[in-house]
Amino acid sequence: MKQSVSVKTFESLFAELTERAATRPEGSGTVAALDAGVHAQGKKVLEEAGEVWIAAEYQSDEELAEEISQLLYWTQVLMVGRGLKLEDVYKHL
Ligand SMILES: N=c1c2ncn([C@@H]3O[C@H](COP(=O)(O)OP(=O)(O)OP(=O)(O)O)[C@@H](O)[C@H]3O)c2ncn1[C@@H]1O[C@H](COP(=O)(O)O)[C@@H](O)[C@H]1O
Repeated sequence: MKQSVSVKTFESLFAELTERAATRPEGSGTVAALDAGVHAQGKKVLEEAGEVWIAAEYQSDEELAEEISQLLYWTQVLMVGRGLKLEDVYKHL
């Protein structure tokens, strides 16, 4: 039987985080991250960027991909916290 597998993308994750911010479900790490504020979010972006760098120099492709996914997540948290939309960024690409 054919199974439909839902693949998360940059766009779908952003939509999910935007929805978390609006509905504030109990137990959401994203809600906690948003409530922690821009200073804490910025530190996570920097931390994850550093981990991407280290992984690129010394770790496996799989580990690097995981670190990149975390950098993308924290970048999106920062964006949602500041109220930026994907289009605000895409217009600079
Ligand atoms: N993609 C992510 C994601 N990537 C990273 N992270 C968080 O980012 C942090 C990075 O983990 P690290 O391994 O670097 O650090 P750690 O030592 O494990 O944890 P810390 O001490 O740094 O907090 C962890 O706290 C993760 O929970 C994420 N948290 C959530 N998501 C997705 O976001 C969506 C909403 O999640 P909730 O808001 O939790 O429902 C879901 O689809 C999740 O899968």
